[in-house]
Amino acid sequence: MLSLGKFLELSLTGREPCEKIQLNAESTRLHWRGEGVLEVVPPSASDCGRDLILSAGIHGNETAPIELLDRLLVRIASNQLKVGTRVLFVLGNLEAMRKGERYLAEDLNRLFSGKHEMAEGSEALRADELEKYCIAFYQGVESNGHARERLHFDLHTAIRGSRVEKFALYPFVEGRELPERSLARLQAGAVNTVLKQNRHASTFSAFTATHLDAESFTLELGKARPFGHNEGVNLEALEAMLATLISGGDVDDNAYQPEHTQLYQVAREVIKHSESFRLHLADDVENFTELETGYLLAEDCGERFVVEEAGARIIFPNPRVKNGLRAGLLIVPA
Ligand SMILES: O=C(O)CCC(=O)N[C@@H](CCC(=O)O)C(=O)O
Ligand SMILES: [Zn+2]
Repeated sequence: MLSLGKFLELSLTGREPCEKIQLNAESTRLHWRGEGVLEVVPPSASDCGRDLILSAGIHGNETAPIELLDRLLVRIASNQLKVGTRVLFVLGNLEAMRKGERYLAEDLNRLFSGKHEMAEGSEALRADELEKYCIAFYQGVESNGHARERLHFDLHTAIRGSRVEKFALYPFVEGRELPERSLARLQAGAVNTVLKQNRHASTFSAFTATHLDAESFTLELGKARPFGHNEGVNLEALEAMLATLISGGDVDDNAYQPEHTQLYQVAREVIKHSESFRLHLADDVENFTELETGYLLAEDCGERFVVEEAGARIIFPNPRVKNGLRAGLLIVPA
């Protein structure tokens, strides 16, 4: 296997490869662009016209997706996976990953789309750097008159357990519809629940969707656990779907089966405004738990957040976020 196949090990130990560009036996080029960023380029005759960003570890303690990307890259570096797509592998918050923390100073996934300019510390620098790597990646290829397809899957795991183990979040972009092909790809990856966001956000997937016109998703893939403890979540179908995209293949036309996907939309965001914020949910309440109308979900500075929407469910409840940030999402079936 090429030594760049040890991308995760190199990144976690903070080592630079001696050779930054390596070719595998199929003439696929692996190019170390910087710490935690590796570009894979097929020979031009095999290039299907797709540019795919695969990111993980934007939160350092979310290891199952990091292990998934590592497996894909090892397959590429050892010629077990044929490449027909340009791919940018991104490991997000390396310092937090080394410490097994979600983040150090600031949540990296709240610093994109320029928000890093108003923040300090390693995460602010990393958000700026990752934006530039993504811009360079999408611009770094001749289109030869044909529009190239831009995809981004940003892989995460959640803090809490969930009644729906795997789900996708579709960033809000004005006027954008969710294509059936994307839903079919998610179905092929055993991701059958999709939440459509309803406002602009400063997440990584929202940045590539809004500013780089990519078809982007955040994927939630079970619960956050340390490296080597992810056997409880089965990502085989997702790995197979990503391998198909990397090889230049795709799902069949008309593969989407609407009856097998549940769509949600955001009803309201719960924002923590102050230290007096109180969330009235036990720590073991799982994502997608349904809340009764009339339920007092949160209180802050004398304001009461009461559930009014029938069939509402809660995801990402977290009273420990910094003031001004999202402390939960109330969602309803779309
Ligand atoms: O479990 C939680 O509370 C958070 C899990 C997580 O990291 N989720 C992402 C979702 C990003 C998005 O809204 O697209 C995040 O909060 O950054
Ligand atoms: Zn995350």
